[in-house]
Amino acid sequence: MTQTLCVEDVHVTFKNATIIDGMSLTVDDDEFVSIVGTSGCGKTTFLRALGGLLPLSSRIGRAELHGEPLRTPEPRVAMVFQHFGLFPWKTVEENILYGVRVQHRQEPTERVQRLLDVMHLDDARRKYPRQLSGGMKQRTGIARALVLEPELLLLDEPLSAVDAITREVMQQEVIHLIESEPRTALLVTHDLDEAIIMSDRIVVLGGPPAHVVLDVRSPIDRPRTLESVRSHPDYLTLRKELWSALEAGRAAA
Ligand SMILES: Nc1ncnc2c1ncn2[C@@H]1O[C@H](COP(=O)(O)OP(=O)(O)OP(=O)(O)O)[C@@H](O)[C@H]1O
Repeated sequence: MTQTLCVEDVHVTFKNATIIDGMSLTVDDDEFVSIVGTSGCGKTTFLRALGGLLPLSSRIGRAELHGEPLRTPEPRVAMVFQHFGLFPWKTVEENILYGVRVQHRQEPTERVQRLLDVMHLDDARRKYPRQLSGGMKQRTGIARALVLEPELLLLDEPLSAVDAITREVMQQEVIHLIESEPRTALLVTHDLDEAIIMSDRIVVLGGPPAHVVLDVRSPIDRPRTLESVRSHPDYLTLRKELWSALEAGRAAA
């Protein structure tokens, strides 16, 4: 395996507060890694630093994607936000195509249609965000991120604003998408079960300042479904291990 992402000794400081104090992480090609940690430990800040969404003055360290430095928002990296981040004046289809049009790329008609189909958005393609449920908005956000075939997909609690049933359905949809077109992804979530279901590897952060308490490879292989994960003999052991690490991280903060 080659390393897609290599982060070394990243520090983030806002005014006088150190939020990340020397964090390192590597992610392999096509690996799906979840980051969990208690509220406020610095998970989103870490993701935003990788997405180039923090001022350069607030961060130092080395972050490389396929050997090239990651500094500013760039097309190689796509991010999905908790609160969707859609343009309210654009339709579903126009939101999905936003990055393609900004970059003056040829519109990938077949790919857009496939994403509309897989994310059950075809009937909503001409609707505006105000006409959509939370789940549909986030399906649009995920399709918009994937349409550009990014080298790295950053997901910041993408399913936390949708109801519990939609959340489980969408976990399966994202798993299906990622398994059908392998992609390197980092997911920030509060939800241990979501992390277990979706990930090849799970990183538990403590803090702030954010630091890695546990970095564990899942014993549960792909393809993962809600059923297969919950009935797996190692599921409860893994969950307990993650929970203990969360508590250790909180105690150390
Ligand atoms: N732009 C900013 N300026 C100042 N402080 C900030 C800024 N962004 C984040 N912080 C602080 O950094 C700390 C970590 O925030 P962050 O959102 O990364 O945590 P988190 O682990 O993602 O939390 P949650 O799970 O609740 O979303 C918090 O104390 C937050 O107030």
